Amino acid sequence: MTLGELLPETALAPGFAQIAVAGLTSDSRKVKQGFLFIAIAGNKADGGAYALKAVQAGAVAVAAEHKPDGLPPGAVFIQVANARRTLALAASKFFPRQPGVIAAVTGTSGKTSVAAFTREIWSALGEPAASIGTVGVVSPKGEVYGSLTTPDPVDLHRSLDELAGDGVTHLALEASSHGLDQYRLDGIRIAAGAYTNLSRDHLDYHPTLEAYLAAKLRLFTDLIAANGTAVINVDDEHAPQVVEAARQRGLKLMTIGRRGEGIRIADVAIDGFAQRVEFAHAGHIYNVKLPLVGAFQVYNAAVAAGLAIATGSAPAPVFAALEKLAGAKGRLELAGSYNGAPIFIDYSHKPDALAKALEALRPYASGHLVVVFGAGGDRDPGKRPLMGEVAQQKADRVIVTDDNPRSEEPAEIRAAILAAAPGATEIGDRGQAIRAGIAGLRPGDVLLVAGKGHETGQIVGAQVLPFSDHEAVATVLKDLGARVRS
Ligand SMILES: CC(=O)N[C@H]1[C@@H](OP(=O)(O)OP(=O)(O)OC[C@H]2O[C@@H](n3ccc(=O)[nH]c3=O)[C@H](O)[C@@H]2O)O[C@H](CO)[C@@H](O)[C@@H]1O[C@H](C)C(=O)N[C@@H](C)C(=O)N[C@H](CCC(=O)O)C(=O)O
Ligand SMILES: Nc1ncnc2c1ncn2[C@@H]1O[C@H](COP(=O)(O)OP(=O)(O)OP(=O)(O)O)[C@@H](O)[C@H]1O
Ligand SMILES: N[C@H](CCC[C@H](N)C(=O)O)C(=O)O
Ligand SMILES: [Mg+2]
Repeated sequence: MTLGELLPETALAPGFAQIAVAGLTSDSRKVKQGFLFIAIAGNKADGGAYALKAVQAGAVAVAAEHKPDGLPPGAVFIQVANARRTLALAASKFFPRQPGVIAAVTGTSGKTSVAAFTREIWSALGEPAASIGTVGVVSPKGEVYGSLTTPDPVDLHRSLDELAGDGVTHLALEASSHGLDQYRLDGIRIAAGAYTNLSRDHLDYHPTLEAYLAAKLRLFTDLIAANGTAVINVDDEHAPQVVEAARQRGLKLMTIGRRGEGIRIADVAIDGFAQRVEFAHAGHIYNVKLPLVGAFQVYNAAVAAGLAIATGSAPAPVFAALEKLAGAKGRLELAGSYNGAPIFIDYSHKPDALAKALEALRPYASGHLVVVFGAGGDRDPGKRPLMGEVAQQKADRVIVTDDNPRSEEPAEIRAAILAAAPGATEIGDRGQAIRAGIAGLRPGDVLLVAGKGHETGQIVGAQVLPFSDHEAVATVLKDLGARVRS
């Protein structure tokens, strides 16, 4: 591939267009012979400072918004208006294949669940389907874990190309606010995009909630194909702005929710660890037994059904497929029980999600609703007291423990939560906290282990120690079982 083919929208100096390019990256450490290096002024570092290193490592050209100092004379330099967007668009040229049907979902909560549900619906309808997001790339070939919800554009376009090559025709994608803000998804041919909800999160990155919403709106204003569809949960308080953005763009609109006109959630009744839901769509009523716990999962299921229908699947089999949903790992997942009390693992690591998870479990607690949770280090500290408050208000017994402390002092994170949850017990060691939560369960109680969901490691300092809430629960259950029997 040549520079001209990679950067069709950039005016190139004479002779540059024919330069052969063997690959591209924005990370000097990944440069190989013949690569295009795109220097990005990032959040922590300035890629321009690594331009010389990139050239020394074999880069044949450097693109950036400003010419980096110290670029050797004669080095091929291309000035671009937006380096991040250039990286993504060039990646889409370098890795040209994409699944024919791509749906993306944004929102503070529910992205992973909606992406998983949409993939499951398509699979049930016989389409070779995949999803990409927080839990990695999930495809008929298996699961490959990646550390970001929306991967770096080069990784993302490589994955799309590989999936298409493997015969995957349908892809559901999580669009994180960071990913949207950093143009990671530009160049992807998105047929339908969904909005779930907006609540406080990531205020360490976005300066305000408005800026956070603006990042999410990019999916609708810039990314969904011009003839595409926006699937919007209109019961969310910020939905009017999303609807407005989609309207201005001329997108087809499918509203969902209690007030939805595309898919209306007409009625919901709890049925054990499942829910009986009446959906209304296009003049038909679909009665579905959704095998999931939590009112919010009804919304996620409706959004996923909306994405499938918007991208051409027939409604009746789509609604029928909802009865078989397995859901994403660690999303209000029943992990076991002790003394007749169910134990759920959930990925709620922000105030609204924690509130929703506790509200979802309240109907099952004729006794006490117990929660074990913490908050991640190096993330918005403002959410800590808010999570403490939520737990204090919505649970009967609160155990505050560590999540991923990262570079922070774990005791200080716990203290910030405890300040708003004065009745809580503090147990730093997460395994011990889970043990205490389970050991205290009586019939009628319910335990929620919140914050880490599917994660298999605990980030302490710069180290990732093996840790999984699923394993921790299983170990305690095994130990307690042994003790009960002896
Ligand atoms: C804050 C943030 O989003 N950072 C992401 C961003 O980094 P950045 O572009 O700002 O990079 P930087 O570290 O300032 O470096 C600037 C440039 O210098 C380059 N560099 C740097 C060092 C060097 O030796 N050589 C070199 O070339 C870097 O490759 C980069 O291009 O772009 C990188 C490449 O895509 C990401 O790996 C990185 O994710 C960091 C690790 C991260 O933790 N991100 C989290 C917050 C994140 O993105 N989360 C979202 C949301 C999750 C959710 O919704 O809950 C996600 O999508 O996962
Ligand atoms: N529609 C929803 N409304 C409110 N809370 C939800 C919703 N869906 C999920 N949650 C809560 O948020 C948690 C995370 O859900 P999920 O992983 O599907 O969302 P996400 O948007 O991918 O989150 P993340 O950005 O952390 O990856 C769940 O474990 C649950 O507690
Ligand atoms: N993608 C989210 C995941 C948070 C998970 C939680 N366990 C934590 O560490 O805070 C983030 O990086 O903010
Ligand atoms: Mg996610």
